[in-house]
Amino acid sequence: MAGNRKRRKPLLLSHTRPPSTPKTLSLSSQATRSSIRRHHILQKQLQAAILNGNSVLTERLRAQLGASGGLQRYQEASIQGQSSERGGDSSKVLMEWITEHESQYRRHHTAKPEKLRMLEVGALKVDNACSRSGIFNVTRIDLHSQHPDIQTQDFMEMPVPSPGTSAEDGFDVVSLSLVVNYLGDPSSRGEMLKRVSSFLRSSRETSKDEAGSAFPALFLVLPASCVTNSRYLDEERLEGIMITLGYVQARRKLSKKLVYYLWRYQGSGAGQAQTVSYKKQEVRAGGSRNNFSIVLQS
Ligand SMILES: C[S@@+](CC[C@H](N)C(=O)[O-])C[C@H]1O[C@@H](n2cnc3c(N)ncnc32)[C@H](O)[C@@H]1O
Repeated sequence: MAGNRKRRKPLLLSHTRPPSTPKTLSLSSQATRSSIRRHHILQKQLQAAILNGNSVLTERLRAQLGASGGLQRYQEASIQGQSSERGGDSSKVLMEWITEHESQYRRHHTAKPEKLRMLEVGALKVDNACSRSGIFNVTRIDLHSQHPDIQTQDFMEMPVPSPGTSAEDGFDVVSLSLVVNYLGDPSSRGEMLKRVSSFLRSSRETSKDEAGSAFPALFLVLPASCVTNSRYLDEERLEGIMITLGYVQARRKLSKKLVYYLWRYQGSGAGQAQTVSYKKQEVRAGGSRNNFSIVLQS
């Protein structure tokens, strides 16, 4: 009977990964989740303290982050979140989408399509589905590399590809999987999204019938609750932000825990990034919402 049905609790940001089979894992899924949650909270408080110029609190929070294992421990917890027992390599979804393009290409061409260039920001492993596929040449970066094939590099400080430099060609795809929500400050999230297009190959260079016709694009993965249960962000608003930045939504998938998007970049003239800004503004009321937001400054 409808009256006896239990009400589902809205998703919280901390519950970002699919269910686990914890027997074979060193950290239980609950320990993994609380470790990730604690890191996110401290990180958010730290960014606020830095922005407010509170040096005493900044130092205290840095010490707390260090004592709880810092980025290293957080990454270990995230890798466990990615393990197949936990249902997780998000790049599998991108592979499903690309495979459809590949098979379309093969129907019309005998030659093998050229490899696509991917920039994976926030790379924890070198053997995810995209890396194993052979379709991509992957450049992997992270704030803290755990592997020789991952460069220690802050994306916000990475040199932008430009004509006449060794990194002349942009990338066909930039992957930001669970990276934007890692940032504690809404404006930094907007800045990160804004920066992506500078790394994308110009769409003029990719002809329509190539396997890469969905590109250049941003593969964006967020915890689902960032758009389904946030007080300040829903999918309509996110789409508005992305259109402003010059993208159109090419693919989307919503799972219980994550939301995946492929945003095709149409060029800087397509949006109105120079004129439109998105402030922190309530889009849903209610006590059980989270406060995730993305702020875009013009
Ligand atoms: C939750 S992990 C995500 C890992 C993986 N991409 C996934 O989908 O599971 C977030 C990672 O993003 C990295 N990260 C955050 N900001 C970054 C930046 N500005 N440049 C490079 N890496 C960054 C962090 O160091 C962290 O390892």
